[in-house]
Amino acid sequence: MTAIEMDGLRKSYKGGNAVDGVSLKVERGEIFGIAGPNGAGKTTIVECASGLRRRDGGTLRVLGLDPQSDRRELLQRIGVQLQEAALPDAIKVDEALRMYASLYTKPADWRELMGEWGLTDKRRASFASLSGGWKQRLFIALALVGNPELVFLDELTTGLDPSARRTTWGLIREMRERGITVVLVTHFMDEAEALCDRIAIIDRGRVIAEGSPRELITQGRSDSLEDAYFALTGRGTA
Ligand SMILES: Nc1ncnc2c1ncn2[C@@H]1O[C@H](COP(=O)(O)OP(=O)(O)OP(=O)(O)O)[C@@H](O)[C@H]1O
Repeated sequence: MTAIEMDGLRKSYKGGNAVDGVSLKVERGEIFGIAGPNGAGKTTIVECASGLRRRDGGTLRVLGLDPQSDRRELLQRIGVQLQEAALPDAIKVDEALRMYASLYTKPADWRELMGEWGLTDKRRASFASLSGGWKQRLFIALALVGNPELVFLDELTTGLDPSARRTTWGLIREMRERGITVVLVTHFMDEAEALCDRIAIIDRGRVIAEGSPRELITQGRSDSLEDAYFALTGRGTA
């Protein structure tokens, strides 16, 4: 079954085309990676697919819905963790989860979720007092509080230390085990290689390569996904 079907997606801002005819298919239950250089259009693609931004052209079905015309229904069925997601400094972990849960018609039990993601001991901690790793755990729990079928994670592990990154990888795999489809925007090729079933590499608003990590390594005639990324994008070589 297909979670996302995107055909010829286009979006431009005043500065020009951010997304220039992107076609992608994400299957249900997979971890699908979106990689590419800064400014390639990755976040814009996620924003259009999650109903947070209006597209200029192309067709888009997410869980069988149009993110524009069926936005309300879609937002009940997806979870979104965006880049630089922030909460008020003073909000407590349990307050944030309760507040997010109240936005959904069929939320998960937020207390249970807090336990599952190891946040119970931190329940009375303010957002500002949490380290980066704990903030990320909270963002994941918040993205899951609506019982989503599909989650969008945008640069979730940026700024984390190596051990917090590995912990977060485990949490992302756990989502897949629970049957949740994951769309993961990442700059880290080791992360994409370790986690993703399939990856699209975006450059200048277009898909320049797509496939499993193994297929991309073959396409890039490389030994690792990172080398394949440099070969396919033509970047990173001084
Ligand atoms: N709200 C906006 N207004 C104008 N231009 C924008 C806006 N958001 C993004 N852009 C531009 O659109 C292009 C794509 O940006 P986008 O954030 O989607 O890229 P990205 O691949 O997510 O980048 P990064 O890896 O740096 O996060 C960039 O040139 C960016 O400057």
